Amino acid sequence: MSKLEKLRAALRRSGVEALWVSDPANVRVLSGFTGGHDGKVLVTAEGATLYTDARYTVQAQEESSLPQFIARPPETYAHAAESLKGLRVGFEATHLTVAGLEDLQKAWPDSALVPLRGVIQELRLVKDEVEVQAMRAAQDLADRVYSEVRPMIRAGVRELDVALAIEQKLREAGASSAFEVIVASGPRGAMPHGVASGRVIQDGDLVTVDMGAKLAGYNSDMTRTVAAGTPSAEMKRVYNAVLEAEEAAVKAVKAGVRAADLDKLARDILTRHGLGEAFAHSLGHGVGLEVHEGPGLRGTSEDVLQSGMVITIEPGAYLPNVGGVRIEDLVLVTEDGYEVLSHAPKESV
Ligand SMILES: CSCC[C@H](N)C(=O)N[C@@H](C)C(=O)N[C@@H](C)C(=O)O
Repeated sequence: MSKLEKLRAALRRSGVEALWVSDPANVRVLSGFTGGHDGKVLVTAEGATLYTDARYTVQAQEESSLPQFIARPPETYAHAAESLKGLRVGFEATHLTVAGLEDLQKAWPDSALVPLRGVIQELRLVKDEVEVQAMRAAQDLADRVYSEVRPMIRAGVRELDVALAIEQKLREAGASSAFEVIVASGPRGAMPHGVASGRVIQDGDLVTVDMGAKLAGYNSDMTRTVAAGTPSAEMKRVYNAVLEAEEAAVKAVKAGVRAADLDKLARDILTRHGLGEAFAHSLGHGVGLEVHEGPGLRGTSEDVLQSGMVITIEPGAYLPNVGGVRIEDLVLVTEDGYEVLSHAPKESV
């Protein structure tokens, strides 16, 4: 069954006859069009139409096989209204703004607008071979860039210069950074998302580098924490505890495992080391067209791992005013276990 057919079945189950798709990643999944910030897809029982404006006429023709309507609102909405009269029309509640919804309500007075959550995201949970290949390529590039930049991560170098080198190498290879590069050294390591600052790395610091490549639309995500010189005994202990939790969680990855159980496994190890409170986020997340997508690997998650999901395993421990550690791998879930897609070495400190 194609993604569109699966989506139509999901829409019927949700009690709607059409879906207005505004989330750029979902526009891309359904249409192939990569200019999703300026594109929408209308899915009905009979067909699907890509809407974008004249800046993208050529690009839309090249990338998408869907019928296209080139215009801007309100013309776009007026065109869509013709096929929506009397229908219940779903919209993406986690993406459409309140103003966007008001515009649709005004333009489609004869339709009932119904908020839906995650209906296309569900279809993105399991990656097909082409998608896995794209993510392998993104991660291979990230591994190469990381290994080229690794010698720079030492005392006397600014965090910003490490991040700039990573971004430049990704761009030179035809990719971009999947997110703002995180380089958090010494006490800044206590910030899980401490993006690179002007701080100069000091002798004895642990340095957390969290980076990803975005290549052909697909993302990778990986974190390494390395030492500049000899870190304190306390930070060595924290590093080894996080490494133990990370390796144990990776080894437990397998289709059929509950995401919440995996989170608990890692959290319990850190708790035994007195670091339960310091593990300030979830164990991981799915990766794909977005850096953060389903499944969610957290205590409250209902998700069960399936073969073909690409996830991160990334426990961390953060001690305010002292420092922090995160170690993250990108992992493909397989029927009988897992394949680690990130290959950058995890150094002992
Ligand atoms: C701003 S994108 C950062 C990517 C990074 N590798 C990452 O995923 N960090 C995690 C600590 C994170 O943000 N986890 C989320 C899913 C959470 O715990 O809510």
